[in-house]
Amino acid sequence: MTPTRSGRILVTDDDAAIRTVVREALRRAGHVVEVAGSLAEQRRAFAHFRPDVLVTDVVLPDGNGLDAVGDLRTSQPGLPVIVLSAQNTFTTALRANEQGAFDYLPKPFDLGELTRTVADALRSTQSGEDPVEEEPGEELPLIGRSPAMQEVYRTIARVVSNDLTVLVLGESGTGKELVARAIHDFGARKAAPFVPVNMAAIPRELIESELFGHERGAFTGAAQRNAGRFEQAQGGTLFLDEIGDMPLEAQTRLLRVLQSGEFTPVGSARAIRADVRIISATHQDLPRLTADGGFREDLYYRLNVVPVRLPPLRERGGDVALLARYFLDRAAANGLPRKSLDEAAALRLEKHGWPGNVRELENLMRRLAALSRDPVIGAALVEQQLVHGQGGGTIVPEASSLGEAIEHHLARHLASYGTDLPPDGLYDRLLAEVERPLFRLALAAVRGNQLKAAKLLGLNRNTLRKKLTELGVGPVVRKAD
Ligand SMILES: Nc1ncnc2c1ncn2[C@@H]1O[C@H](COP(=O)(O)OP(=O)(O)OP(=O)(O)O)[C@@H](O)[C@H]1O
Repeated sequence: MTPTRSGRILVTDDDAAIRTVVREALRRAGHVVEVAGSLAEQRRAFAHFRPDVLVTDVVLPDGNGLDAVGDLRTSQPGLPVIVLSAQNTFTTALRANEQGAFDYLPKPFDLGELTRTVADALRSTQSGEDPVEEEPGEELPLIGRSPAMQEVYRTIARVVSNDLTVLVLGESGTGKELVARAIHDFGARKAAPFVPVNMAAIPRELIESELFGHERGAFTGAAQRNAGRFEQAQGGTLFLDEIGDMPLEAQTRLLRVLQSGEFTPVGSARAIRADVRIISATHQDLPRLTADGGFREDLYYRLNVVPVRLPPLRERGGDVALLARYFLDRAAANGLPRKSLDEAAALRLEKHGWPGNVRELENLMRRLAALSRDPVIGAALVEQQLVHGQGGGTIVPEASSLGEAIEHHLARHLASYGTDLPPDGLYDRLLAEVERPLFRLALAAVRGNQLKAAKLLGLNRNTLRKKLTELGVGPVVRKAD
């Protein structure tokens, strides 16, 4: 997207997340952007930066953004001012108008609308410059400017300044952990730890002590006191990844902690107040899992206060090439040869289905940077790596048996990690992945009658019951006990 006119834009907002998101959007539209967090910073930036357009919030830590407009206008008559405000009252809009503001955008605003308003404001001044080169988003860890990602940025911007519980949903490799980190890094808890914990990788018997810690001698092998993840995350953020894989009994314990705001280490009589922000994530269809009885409905509602839906890469039109080039830059920064991508290669990448999402693309780009003899990567090498490379490919033959289907699935899953190893516990996770649908289908076929399901499966009834509890497949749980 080439802007018709670019300019120098000063953005004043006390919310760091909004500053970042707006700066990023305007830079991508080709403008030169400076940001300020207060009126004092705005005055300083104004003096040396001489903006063509000012975008300002109303409520700032050291005064009212609208009051300052008059002074700035005296030194630069005709300066277009775009007012952003969360005080979406008619009075704010009126005052903005009185101060001669070019436009007034109530918060939350649409980034596309803001970009359009800035372009209109610049046109009104006739003082634009030639379009500038777009800069890569070096400060924002999340790359992408598709409409689907803009929606994600807006949701993030809305949750960074508060402590609301966030549930990040998206296919494997879409960047769920990265989003959780961004929410932490741009929020008030950024100086405290961000503690990730992968629920799919912890053996069920260790989940409680892993999350809540244990006292010395709490169980065989507990030689000393161990702080759990909740304690490690005090003051910060606890990221519960693969929450859909949490066994039901652990879900009940987690729910109690969330309800009471306290946790008790295993073997301790003393409850500890939990001061953590919870962000959880899953690639699973949680409403369906809940309906099937594999996930507690009450816990689902507690975790799903603000959902962030990460689109699969195939739905982020135009972002593939952007990300691909970003990963090539990153590979070069990490010591791999510096390579670029030609347009045909970028187009070929955009056409791929990306079952492993951004992770698959990242690994492919690393591989291409290492393999390409040419400094410019062309479509032929991309094609060859997509079809024959270890990344698996678009062309997955129709599986003729369950084993073959599993093999394809597993091969693709493993390939998505590239040279990294997947989290431990692969055997159990894979078995659980196969067993869960098998048991659900068997139960559904016999209308939930466990005796009949056991017969159908050729399993002992007690074995089946034990497995169902272990895997968290069971009747729908509706209330906290
Ligand atoms: N928008 C993005 N911009 C830049 N890098 C990204 C983006 N999204 C994902 N990545 C990168 O892709 C890789 C996978 O992302 P991440 O681990 O956050 O995915 P995930 O959804 O949590 O995966 P899983 O479900 O397998 O745990 C990481 O290396 C991450 O840095």
